[in-house]
Amino acid sequence: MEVVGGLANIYACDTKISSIIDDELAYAGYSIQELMENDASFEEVVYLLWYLHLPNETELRDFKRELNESSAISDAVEACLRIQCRQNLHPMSVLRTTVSLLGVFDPYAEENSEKSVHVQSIHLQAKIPTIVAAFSRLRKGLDPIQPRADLDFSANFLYMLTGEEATETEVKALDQALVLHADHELNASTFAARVSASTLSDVYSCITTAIGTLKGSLHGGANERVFDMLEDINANGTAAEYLQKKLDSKEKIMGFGHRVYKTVDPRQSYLKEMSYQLTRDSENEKWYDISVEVEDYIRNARGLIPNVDFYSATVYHVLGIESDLFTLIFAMSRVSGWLAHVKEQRSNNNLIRPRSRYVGPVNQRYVPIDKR
Ligand SMILES: CC(=O)SCCNC(=O)CCNC(=O)[C@H](O)C(C)(C)COP(=O)(O)OP(=O)(O)OC[C@H]1O[C@@H](n2cnc3c(N)ncnc32)[C@H](O)[C@@H]1OP(=O)(O)O
Ligand SMILES: O=C([O-])CC(=O)C(=O)O
Repeated sequence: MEVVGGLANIYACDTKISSIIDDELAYAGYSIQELMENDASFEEVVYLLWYLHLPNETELRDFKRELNESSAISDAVEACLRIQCRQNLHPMSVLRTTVSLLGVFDPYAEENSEKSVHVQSIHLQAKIPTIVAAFSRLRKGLDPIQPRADLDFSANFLYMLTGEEATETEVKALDQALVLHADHELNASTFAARVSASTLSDVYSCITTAIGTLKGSLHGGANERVFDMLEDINANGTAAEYLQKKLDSKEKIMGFGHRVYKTVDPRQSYLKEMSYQLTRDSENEKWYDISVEVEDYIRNARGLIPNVDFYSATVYHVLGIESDLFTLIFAMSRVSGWLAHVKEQRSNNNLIRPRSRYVGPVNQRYVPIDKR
């Protein structure tokens, strides 16, 4: 019986959704380089992940309309967000709870059919940005803003967040960040979603499970902590001193290292370039400059590479997003991948139930409680 710690390099399922081969990430066979260089939109990428081909014009228009028509949230969901705002809860916990609540109100969640999986998927993909934007406003004492039918996914999100139409540059930056985060084969949250899907649970349950898994600091939760680190360095001295202290005390440096990539995370160079441009354009250079100092120091000291969570932190900051919402932006994109994997798991299902090797004591004798 061999146990592989962290299931590292264990292949647990076949997939047609995304691949990492020789440090190149591809969605349904299209490398992210190909998608980025051709300005693929986030909605096109979601369609690609769900249907495994790029949409034609009619398919894309219908898909966008379908998402748009489902993007509003009910009064009950808004009321629940208002209650959660008063409690100073972590926004990822709020998202997890609110997505779970959406499932309670969606009759399709209790229907076990292909159509119901599709409808639940559309609802989740469409409503998560509305929830994130509404939460961000409600906790500042502002009213939520309704989604607009004439705006695409990223433009709509930024509009609902601020109440103003974002610039073309801002919309493109967010859209590209969402494209880069959309899927990543069997990462921890996707695996969690597939385990849940393999029991034939409803789609909301799968996505609630995935959100809870993404929240952790070793996974999506790292991006929020990256910005905390940049702020600490900015406030308290040099990157070298700060980082060496962390390394000496065996703390993990957030935004560095990866289970699969050991020499380069292919998403990172796009995010680094976006971070450079956006910080220059908005006179926020210091965040990019500190990031580069951190990258150089950690690469030299430990040979660790920045992962997708590192430069995305600065990109989101410059887009005016608060750092405790960064992981929610990740979720807003990755839900597209989770939903594709839920559909794929159900299409050729086999209950995921591995074994554990028992290493505790055996043949124990029961001792009555008054004798213990
Ligand atoms: C979207 C994403 O989920 S991307 C990942 C986001 N997470 C983070 O940024 C958190 C920081 N990073 C980490 O904790 C890790 O790199 C992980 C969890 C992402 C990957 O972990 P593993 O695959 O187990 O790492 P790996 O086996 O390559 O680690 C090798 C060594 O480098 C160390 N190491 C890895 N990452 C880091 C880090 N960020 N800071 C300091 N040391 C690190 C490990 O502790 C290990 O040291 P050891 O040999 O002395 O025990
Ligand atoms: O694949 C992983 O382990 C983590 C990651 O980069 C992602 O989920 O995007």
